[in-house]
Amino acid sequence: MLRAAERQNGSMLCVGLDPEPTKFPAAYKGDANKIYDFCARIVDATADLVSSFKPQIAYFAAHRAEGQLERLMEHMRRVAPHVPIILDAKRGDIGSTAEQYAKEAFERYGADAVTLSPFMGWDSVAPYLKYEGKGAFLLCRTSNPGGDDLQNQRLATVEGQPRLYEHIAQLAQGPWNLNGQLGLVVGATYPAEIERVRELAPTLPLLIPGVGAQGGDAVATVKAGWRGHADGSSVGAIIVNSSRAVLYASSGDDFEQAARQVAMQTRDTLEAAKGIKA
Ligand SMILES: O=c1ccn([C@@H]2O[C@H](COP(=O)(O)O)[C@@H](O)[C@H]2O)c(=O)[nH]1
Repeated sequence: MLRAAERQNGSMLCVGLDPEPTKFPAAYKGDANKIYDFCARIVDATADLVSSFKPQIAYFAAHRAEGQLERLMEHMRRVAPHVPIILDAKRGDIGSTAEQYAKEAFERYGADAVTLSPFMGWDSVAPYLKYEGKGAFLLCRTSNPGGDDLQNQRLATVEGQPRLYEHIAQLAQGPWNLNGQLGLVVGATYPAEIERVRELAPTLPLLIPGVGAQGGDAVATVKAGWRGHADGSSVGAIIVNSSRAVLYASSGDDFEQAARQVAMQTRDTLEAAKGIKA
């Protein structure tokens, strides 16, 4: 599905849906009941420019807007049936609870993939993989500075002493990836680590947040993570997320056009970077 959307829209861009009512344009400003309307208009304005959408569940749950998220998922299915939806939930819990989280992501919301913290190990990830055709992106080397605190530590107990994020990449590329359902989250703010993860996980899709508001370098991201085929696709896909820079490109009545403009520029920058040699 990801490959098809990438081809159809000529894009590696994921638009992140992080609705924050205080940042909405004047007509919706401060109104949590307008979360669906705002996000649906962003989806309509960008659906032909993206390879995926990524709603972040906290922005809905914080406003008791889970019902609006359900409606938004249905809307995305209707207007962009070819575009995969990654539910950014960053779940991670013991198996029995993980079964409930998996049901929430894939049955309640109908997401195509979900983000997970691998911190609790294999049995916390396995329940998601029982859903055939669905994917899970494991946090590996996240975009925030605090990601260093644990993810960059070396594992003295593992031969060759890889760092924790390298070990996660190896597990996801190898023994944990029973049916090819896993991908990894790696921050655009750390291109050297994207390159390292790509070495360790050559075929996995990488979800890469951090361009736009967090200042990650779009060109460096593509150089580090994209490994091209002649047909323009990557051996392991990259999905480059931008949320706030697109959503809040304008606080005026022109917010949809402004969001479209930024999404188009970002998509074009990413596509052009495929041709730039290191
Ligand atoms: O390492 C990570 C993992 C997830 N995120 C999420 O991506 C978006 C980024 O939003 P921007 O506005 O483009 O900065 C947001 O939903 C995060 O929760 C991340 O940033 N880094």
